[in-house]
Amino acid sequence: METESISQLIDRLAAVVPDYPEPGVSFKDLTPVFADPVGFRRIVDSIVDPFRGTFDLIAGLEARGFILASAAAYATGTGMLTIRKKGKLPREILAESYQLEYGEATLEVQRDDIPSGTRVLVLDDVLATGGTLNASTKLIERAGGVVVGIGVVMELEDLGGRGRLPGRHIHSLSAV
Ligand SMILES: O=P(O)(O)OC[C@H]1O[C@H](OP(=O)(O)OP(=O)(O)O)[C@H](O)[C@@H]1O
Ligand SMILES: Nc1ncnc2[nH]cnc12
Repeated sequence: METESISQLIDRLAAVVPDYPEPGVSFKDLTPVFADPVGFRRIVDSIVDPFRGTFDLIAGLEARGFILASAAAYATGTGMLTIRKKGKLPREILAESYQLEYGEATLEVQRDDIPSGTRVLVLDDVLATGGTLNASTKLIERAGGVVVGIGVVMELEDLGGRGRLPGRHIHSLSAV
């Protein structure tokens, strides 16, 4: 039997939920991919593959990016940085607000969590409008880090997120 490609695996396992969380949004739910033992290992390994040896720290974006970043950091022997939604971090923070496909949000990072010059790989589950990743890369750079790349499980091409991240090395495991 031919081996299933990573994009075929994601396509087979991901759930698509129409009109969630609001009418007109086609929500891509990757929880079945995370829940599958083969699927989870394959996405974590594949998402870091092009970046191996180039990063010191892996950033995960709250909330679903945490799942990927923590597993990838453990697997590659690096540390993990949490980029959090507003109001969750106790020490000195930097903040960026942005628009989402459904609403708006603010992300924060603790300045001291990124020593100057740290090479950071940023992971999240979905690249949609690019607002979340654009805010996150700005935060990392404002804190003194160097963004070496971005990995996502799924890219929603029609929403044009890549266009909001010019010059970034973006590795997406599947595109719809
Ligand atoms: O490219 P964008 O348009 O910015 O959208 C992508 C973001 O949206 C989702 O997170 P959400 O803000 O819904 O938060 P959650 O992970 O806490 O559910 C997803 O997990 C990405 O982080
Ligand atoms: N359509 C979508 N599905 C899953 N996550 C998202 N984040 C932003 N838009 C999304």
